[in-house]
Amino acid sequence: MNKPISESDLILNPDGSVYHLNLLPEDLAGTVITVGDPDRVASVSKYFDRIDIRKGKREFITHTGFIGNKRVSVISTGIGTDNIDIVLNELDALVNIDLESRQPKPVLQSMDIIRIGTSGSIQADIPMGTILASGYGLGLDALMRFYESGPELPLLTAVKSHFDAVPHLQPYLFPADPGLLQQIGAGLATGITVTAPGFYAPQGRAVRARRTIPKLIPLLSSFNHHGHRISNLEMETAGIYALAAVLGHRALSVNAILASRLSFAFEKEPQRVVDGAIQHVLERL
Ligand SMILES: O=P(O)(O)O[C@H]1O[C@H](CO)[C@@H](O)[C@H]1O
Ligand SMILES: O=c1cc[nH]c(=O)[nH]1
Repeated sequence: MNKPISESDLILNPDGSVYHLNLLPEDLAGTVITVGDPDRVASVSKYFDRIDIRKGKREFITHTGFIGNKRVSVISTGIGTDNIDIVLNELDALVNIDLESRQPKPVLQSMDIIRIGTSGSIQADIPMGTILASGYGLGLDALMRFYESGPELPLLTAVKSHFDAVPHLQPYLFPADPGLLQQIGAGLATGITVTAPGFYAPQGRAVRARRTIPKLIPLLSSFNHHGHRISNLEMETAGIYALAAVLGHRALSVNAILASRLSFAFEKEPQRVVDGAIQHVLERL
């Protein structure tokens, strides 16, 4: 037997639940929908035929129930890849670590993790109201400097060379799960989704603070490598794709496009667009 995973590496609450998510293994379904906004959990679970579990702590609210015969969990992650680090590691611990012996299970399980989030478009032919499935997540944040992962994809090499003039951008890139992209993303717009480490200057927004990369949006939108374009900006997708790949899970990110960064506009009926994305995903599960 290997040394057990220590109490400070994997913290459990007094009832045996994982530290931040406050969940026990039996609380979680094999299909997990993630949303950023805790209020969006109920907007998803209202379509369940039955809700058996309602738990939460901090921004991490979970509802688990059934759609027909399929058991589904919906969990809020809050904003950003620092939260994705917590959510993906604790979800994985719930299915792949025996929490009593603190040993990885001999046979590992793969979960389906589907993000339903909001996003801003950087392409003229992807208007507000579009539902977009991320073919790739391109992370501008630092999360993957702390995990070992596989060899660099040629598409990432092309992105790095496009970013040559801005050496402090050190991106990472991971693909959607091809099976989920086919099952849920078929017929949707698609593209490379940039995951930014912030909402304002890290997504090219100008309010009052001065930006180091004023031309961030044109830099991103002008990338084209054999037809692969950067389509939209948000704050979780690349972290989800990367940690799902590292931990052996399948992931897809579905984006409700609410902002047009080219026409400087924001969707007038955001809830209608988000609800369209929710219904699209649930119908194809
Ligand atoms: O609507 P959610 O799922 O939170 O997603 C997007 O919206 C938040 C920023 O407003 C970020 O989390 C971004 O990824
Ligand atoms: O532009 C946008 C819209 C929603 N969420 C983001 O992160 N960016």
